[in-house]
Amino acid sequence: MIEVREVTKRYGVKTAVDRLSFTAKPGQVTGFLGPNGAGKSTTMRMIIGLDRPTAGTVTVNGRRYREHAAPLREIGALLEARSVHPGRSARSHLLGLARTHGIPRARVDEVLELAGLTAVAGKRAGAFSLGMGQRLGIAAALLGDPAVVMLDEPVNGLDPEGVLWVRGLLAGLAAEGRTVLLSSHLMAETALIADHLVVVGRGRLLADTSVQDLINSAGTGVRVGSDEADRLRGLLARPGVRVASSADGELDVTGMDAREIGAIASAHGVPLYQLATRTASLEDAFMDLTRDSVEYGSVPA
Ligand SMILES: Nc1ncnc2c1ncn2[C@@H]1O[C@H](COP(=O)(O)OP(=O)(O)OP(=O)(O)O)[C@@H](O)[C@H]1O
Repeated sequence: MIEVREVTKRYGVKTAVDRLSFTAKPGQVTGFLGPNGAGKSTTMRMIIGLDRPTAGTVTVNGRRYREHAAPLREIGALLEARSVHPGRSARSHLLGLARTHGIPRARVDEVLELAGLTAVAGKRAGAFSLGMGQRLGIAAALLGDPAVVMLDEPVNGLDPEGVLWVRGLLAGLAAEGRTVLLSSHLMAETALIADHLVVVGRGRLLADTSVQDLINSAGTGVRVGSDEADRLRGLLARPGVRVASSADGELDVTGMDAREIGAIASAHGVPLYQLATRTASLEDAFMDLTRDSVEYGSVPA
């Protein structure tokens, strides 16, 4: 279990994490989401003692990271996949880690096998592709057979087979009763992997909820296509109805269902060429939730 309680982290005048509290529980995959600069990496660094909170506490299995005698056996983390000496082989990298924790040699071979790296175990890590580097990082995280696994962008650089492997692996770890915390920018992927979500923006908690509840909160919308879109927009205007336009002749309507829109269009003789109900995706819900927290937004092309 990971418990983050009222944690604040300041770097000079910059508040990277602002009174953040959440719990990643055993037996489930918790997705940790937020726009760039939201404070995810800072929080993850504090969880494994690489950074100290300015205020608040972070514990892993009831203790601060540095209070654990053999931390690799408590929490396995993948934060920076490239934190491997490029001249060392995958096996010697893992053996080095294992030695510091009294982990038997056989376990190194086990995790190499689990990560699909047995055939390249003797190869220099510096010659690894991004995906192989990710696999090595994940193998290292699992080395101590920890009850808590924390992975930052684990599918980054993996091919479709690798993505499937990570998905199955994380589901398996959670099914064994382990705590899994996963950060990602890939919404569709996170919706498939995670059971629970913690969403942050500008260092603050925006949502601590199940994947389904967050998607439901974004509601459904209706995409309407008409050559008289501007006139229709005026006809649909009423309290609680939001009309946005993504392309010429197209309206995205929330707060009114397709049947009602069709009836209004028909009553006023507005021809429609499209009337489709769209179920929100996790991406829609995320954009809704974080709209006001995006620090490094881009200008629409
Ligand atoms: N060592 C540091 N010194 C100063 N500011 C920092 C430091 N580390 C992080 N920050 C700032 O704190 C904020 C949070 O950064 P962090 O890397 O935790 O965000 P993130 O959610 O992981 O972002 P991304 O999705 O881009 O990885 C950012 O504004 C960042 O610039």
